[in-house]
Amino acid sequence: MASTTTPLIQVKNLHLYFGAFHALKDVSVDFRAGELIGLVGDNGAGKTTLIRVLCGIHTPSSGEVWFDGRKVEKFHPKLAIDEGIETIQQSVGLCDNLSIARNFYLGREPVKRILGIPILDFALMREKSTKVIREFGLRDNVSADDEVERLSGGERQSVKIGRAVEFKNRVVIMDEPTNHLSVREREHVNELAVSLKEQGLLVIYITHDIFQVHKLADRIVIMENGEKIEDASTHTMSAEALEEVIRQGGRKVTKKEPV
Ligand SMILES: Nc1ncnc2c1ncn2[C@@H]1O[C@H](COP(=O)(O)OP(=O)(O)OP(=O)(O)O)[C@@H](O)[C@H]1O
Repeated sequence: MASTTTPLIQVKNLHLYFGAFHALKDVSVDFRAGELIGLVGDNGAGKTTLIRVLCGIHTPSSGEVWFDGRKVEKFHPKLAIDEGIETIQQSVGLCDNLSIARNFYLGREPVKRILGIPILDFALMREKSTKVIREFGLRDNVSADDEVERLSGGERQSVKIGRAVEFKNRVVIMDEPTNHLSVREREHVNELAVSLKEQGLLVIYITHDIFQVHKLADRIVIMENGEKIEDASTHTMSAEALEEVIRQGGRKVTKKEPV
């Protein structure tokens, strides 16, 4: 159940232009801790652009973003790290030729000192990442020393999700997390997404598949042509009704059908 406290992220009247192209048009939306939000829309709808603003990659042309009731004054690529946002994308985020343990600690490797000389603490990396990958459902014959190259798509997603939780992120953005996965792997990744929200994280789940995300999400936000055209609870609007909103591009559909 979503909480009723101050939204973790508030987006207010956001506009973004790429030159003359109006990519985000007056977008306002709240995201709360403990919610799983499906962010849905056709190709080019503006989903990634919105997420990139939240991560500080794009600076909006106008409008505001607030985290925990604090207004963002400066957008910069470290914003995501500062605010505890982890983005999980299918094709990026892991280095194939490094071990699971090294990938787990990429950019934040623990160091120990021997005779005053700093060296990477491989034992700690191995121990902690082994614990997490077991919790996140990796097979027993996969070791933290294995290169990521040998993992399946679902196992890669599990490593990224485990890493997001272990490093105390509070927002996990999953960008098409189940593309190219088998049915069982898809179910596993979706179960992990739900467990993240149950642990109190905000999960923003980007997908084209309204039927899949409707089963998981508390709320669905639909974008089209840079605009937010729907923001509805999955308890009050069925997947079929939401699909119709997408089909109609937000036009004509005014009646909210009960689920
Ligand atoms: N850096 C950029 N410069 C110019 N135009 C851009 C840039 N980034 C995105 N766009 C344009 O903004 C629009 C929205 O793109 P965006 O990637 O946000 O869509 P999306 O909803 O994530 O689509 P998809 O589901 O295909 O990933 C598209 O028309 C895209 O071409």
